[in-house]
Amino acid sequence: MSDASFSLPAGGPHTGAVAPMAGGSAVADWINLLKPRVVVLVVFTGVIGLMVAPGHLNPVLAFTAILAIAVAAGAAGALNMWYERDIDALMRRTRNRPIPAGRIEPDAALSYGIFLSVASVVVMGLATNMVAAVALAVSIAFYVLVYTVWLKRRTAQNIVIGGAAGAFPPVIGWAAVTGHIGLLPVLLFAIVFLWTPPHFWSLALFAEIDYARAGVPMLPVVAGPRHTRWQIMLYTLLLVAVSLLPWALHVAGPIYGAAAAVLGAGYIVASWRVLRDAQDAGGHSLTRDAPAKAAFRYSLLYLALLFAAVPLDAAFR
Ligand code: HEM
Ligand SMILES: CC(C)=CCC/C(C)=C/CC/C(C)=C/COP(=O)(O)OP(=O)(O)O
Repeated sequence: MSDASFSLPAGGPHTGAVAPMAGGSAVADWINLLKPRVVVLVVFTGVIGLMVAPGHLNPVLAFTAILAIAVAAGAAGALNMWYERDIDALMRRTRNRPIPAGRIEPDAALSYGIFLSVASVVVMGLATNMVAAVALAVSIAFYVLVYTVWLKRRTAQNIVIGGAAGAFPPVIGWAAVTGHIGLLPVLLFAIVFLWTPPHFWSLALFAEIDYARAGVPMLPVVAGPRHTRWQIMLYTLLLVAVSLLPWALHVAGPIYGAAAAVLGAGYIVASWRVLRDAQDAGGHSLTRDAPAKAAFRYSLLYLALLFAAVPLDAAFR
């Protein structure tokens, strides 16, 4: 059964924005191969890194750098979908993705992903500097090789370690302007890194993240919902503590500190409700486990608002 109030797109995670046309390789399919919805938030964190970096980058070059991050994140998503076409075909949520549904040939998707990956790194290098280009290449490699190829099918810690891929954009944005890496972008990296497990595991508690069927050892599949709830709480507490560090270490001011405290308190409440909730959707129902659903939604709002607070705070310092 599907829950109308939160429907995971049949095209799979991060892909539901554009409906593919019936038959043929519609443009929508090529866009959906880039997991466009996740790219929006990923790019937003990159934009923040770029905005708060000391120094100046020509607006055209700044725009080019942001575009390169977006294309790189999308290309990594396409390579992920190429590699995972076997397990995507086994899961209801992902079986209508362009490759398992037969609308895009695997080889074409592979070429597309490689071309866009290389192009994004080269463009980043030409528009900004080597540090940003290398960091971009590392983030693509991390998502595709470390997370997708190496860890995802082997360990329940897959998203904890592999989640680092999605934490690079603020560092890349900062490096695009400065040519180096500083304390603030490292802290922003740590925030996204610690945010990823509660973000994903809360979703896994209520949505049809049918990794069991595909034999993928995600934590709720391997360790069960109860253990997953505790892990969500643990990572939320770590996340909130680390989110206060930019303020505590004086690389961000009181506006950021207040935002981190308020948003963090909200996240602890959301995760506390998840912990107390006795409902176990077992990964097969979209209709139960309201606290986990609320926590997932809150995770997206939390990250967006916390990152928005960084330049807001800088503007008033
Ligand atoms: C290993 C890391 C991650 C995993 C396994 C993961 C997994 C998922 C899954 C399965 C969904 C389901 C909803 C959908 O199908 O669209 C989702 C949604 C989402 N994720 Fe992640 N995610 C990860 C990291 C990230 C990162 C780093 C970001 C951004 C900074 C992000 C942003 C989002 C957004 C914006 C949505 C909602 C998409 C929509 O509205 O369709 N995720 N994630
Ligand atoms: C700049 C750059 C290269 C950033 C990378 C950003 C990025 C796409 C991060 C990872 C997000 C992620 C692992 C999502 C889905 O997991 P999944 O692929 O396991 O989900 P699935 O089961 O739906 O395929």
